[in-house]
Amino acid sequence: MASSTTPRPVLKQPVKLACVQLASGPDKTANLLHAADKVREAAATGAKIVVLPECFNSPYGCDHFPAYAETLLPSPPTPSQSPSFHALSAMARDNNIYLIGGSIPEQVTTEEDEKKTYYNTSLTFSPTGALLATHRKVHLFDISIPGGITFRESDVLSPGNKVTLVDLPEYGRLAVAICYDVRFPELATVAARRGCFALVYPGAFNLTTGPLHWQLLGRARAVDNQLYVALCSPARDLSAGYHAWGHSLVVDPMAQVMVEAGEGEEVVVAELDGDRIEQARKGIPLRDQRRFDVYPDVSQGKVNDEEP
Ligand SMILES: NC(=O)CC(=O)C(=O)O
Repeated sequence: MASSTTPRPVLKQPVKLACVQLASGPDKTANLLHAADKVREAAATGAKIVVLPECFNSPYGCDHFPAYAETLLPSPPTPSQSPSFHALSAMARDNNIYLIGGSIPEQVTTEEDEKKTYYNTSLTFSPTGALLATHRKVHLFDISIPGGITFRESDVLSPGNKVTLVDLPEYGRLAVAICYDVRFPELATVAARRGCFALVYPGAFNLTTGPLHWQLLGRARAVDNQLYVALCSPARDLSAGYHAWGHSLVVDPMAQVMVEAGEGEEVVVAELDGDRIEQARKGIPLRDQRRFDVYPDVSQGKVNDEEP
């Protein structure tokens, strides 16, 4: 059955994308300054889309979310409500890049009863420093692997409720989601069907799931959807409470790993080219072969994409 929902070409011109595998510590101000240095380094490679990792300005862990949380609404927040918002906006503007600003813990306080709700939130900025999109992690990281890792984000965080599609006028559309979201193929596929050329996931896998699933999931989402996938991790820090896997990577539409970092701090850069998407889709024409008569509900491609 022919699919008619995807505008082509999905990537209007080649673009370099950089993942900044950042080393962060407990000092937020130092983390923001360091992120600015590394974003400048990434932009100096010619990258026009730069990605930071999940929880790039704080340690990652349920105990840390409330202490590091910032207020983002109403938007724009003041610098004291959200120093990270303003630092990210300046990094995007100063380097003339699209910046997918990893994620930060966000706090929303209700006026009536002062109740606090926390989210794991990614902000994307344009080259002018304007906020383009906000993604709150939709699927919270709640797992328990005996002898491995137990983590329960839902003890502290609330989930977001939308698919985040970002239009970059010169290039096309990409989707932003966070870490555990990569395990859910539905979100990726609906984003692809809405015309994305790339799926970008700031993430922080760990030493149990990282070696098993990080690259596998990046390649799986790429081959499912025949587009680019970028996964951006913090650098590994064995003195921190959470040991990130690292291995930030970019995968092409045929599921080949184009670049992959090691464990330490590193910037990896790949050039994304629309022809590679078209060739993958021409050679293996999944999009024209889908059988929405057999599984019709996915074909609707309906999502909640309203900004908070
Ligand atoms: N940190 C995450 O959200 C996810 C993760 O580490 C995993 O899925 O494994």
